[in-house]
Amino acid sequence: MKTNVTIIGLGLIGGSLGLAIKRNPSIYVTGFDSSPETMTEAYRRGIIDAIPSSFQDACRNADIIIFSTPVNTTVKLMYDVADLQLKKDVILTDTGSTKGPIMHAASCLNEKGITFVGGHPMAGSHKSGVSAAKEHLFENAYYILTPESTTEEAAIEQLKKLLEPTKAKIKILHADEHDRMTAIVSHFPHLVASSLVGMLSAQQSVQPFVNKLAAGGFRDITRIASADPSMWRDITIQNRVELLKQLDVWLDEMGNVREMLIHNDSAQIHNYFADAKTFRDELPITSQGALYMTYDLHIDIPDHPGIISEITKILADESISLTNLRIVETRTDVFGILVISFQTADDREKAKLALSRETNYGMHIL
Ligand SMILES: NC(=O)c1ccc[n+]([C@@H]2O[C@H](COP(=O)([O-])OP(=O)(O)OC[C@H]3O[C@@H](n4cnc5c(N)ncnc54)[C@H](O)[C@@H]3O)[C@@H](O)[C@H]2O)c1
Ligand SMILES: O=C(O)C(=O)C[C@]1(C(=O)O)C=C[C@@H](O)C=C1
Repeated sequence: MKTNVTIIGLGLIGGSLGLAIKRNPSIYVTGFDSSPETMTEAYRRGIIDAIPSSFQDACRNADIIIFSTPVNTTVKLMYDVADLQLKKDVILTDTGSTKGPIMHAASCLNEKGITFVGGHPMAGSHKSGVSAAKEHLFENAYYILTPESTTEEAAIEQLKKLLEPTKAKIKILHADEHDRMTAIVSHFPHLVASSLVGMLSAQQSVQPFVNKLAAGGFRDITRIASADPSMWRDITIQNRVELLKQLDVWLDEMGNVREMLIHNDSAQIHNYFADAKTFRDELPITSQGALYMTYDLHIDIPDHPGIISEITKILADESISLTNLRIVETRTDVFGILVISFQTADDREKAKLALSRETNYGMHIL
């Protein structure tokens, strides 16, 4: 007997979930999206097994329904789904980055005896849409569930079982606690990233060359400013109260930085950076969690034309995908270092093997 799972919203997160849960052959996925092209693409990529004719049709026979729509849409859909004819023991969940307003809207379901358990995988990207969906997106990441105090343990267990193939680490939290913590580690940093980009943009008008100097550091700290503005508008509005608290903490912190600069005490300035480095270096590294870890292979390469295509061809012949490629050092007639990033340690190992078969370049994993 197959478990019928319906995913509403087949973008980055819904698409990635579809790919991951379908690793379990007893899961049958129906996928609905407001964009017909997205549904067709999801079916073509094997993310879903069936395209329903409507939202109602998608939900009717589902054992589990996952809402993976933008958070404001998910709030609205809670009321829409409450009016539908659903299976008796259906379990509803979502993937929204905020939990309070969605849990609040879902109380209309609980009143009708329908189980809703909030959910949020703490992994993602600044990219969106079905084309960005990846089967291993959630591996090793925390996946938060926010049940009501009255939720039956069996429903939580059923969701945990469904999510097992994602290889995420399930953590139960209260919705308020979730929103407080995600404001700190996710939502406020997005505001800071966008504000830094805004500062650069404003200052460029008086110093036109300045954006050309925006190198690795600026790009690293502002990567998330390239995320979907509508998604972040909704998250910001839904978690506004916690964001205002974080803003006060930030303004205090910037006040301290200002004092530090006025005092110009070299030991104090050193300690400011040293304390931050110690704390950051000790943050847990997971493949997609608080720190995004890539699997880098450093290759000593001779500096001659065609070298990059030679290496990428070897990887392509073995069907090994890479996520990034950069040269960190290159001077005429001297060996340069090519750094290739992979999604998994396994891919990196396969690449190392293939390259050592075909070339005599030195390779290092740092
Ligand atoms: N992007 C991230 O990094 C990330 C990480 C974790 C959780 N989330 C959360 O997951 C949810 C989905 O985010 P995403 O990044 O996959 O967004 P996305 O834009 O990639 O996908 C959203 C999908 O929902 C569809 N959609 C919109 N309105 C709909 C409706 N009324 N009915 C059916 N489909 C509809 C869109 O067409 C789109 O395909 C959001 O709630 C977001 O907060 C995002
Ligand atoms: O990696 C990114 O680009 C993300 O922004 C992912 C990120 C995050 O802030 O870490 C964004 C929103 C989510 O709800 C969870 C994860």
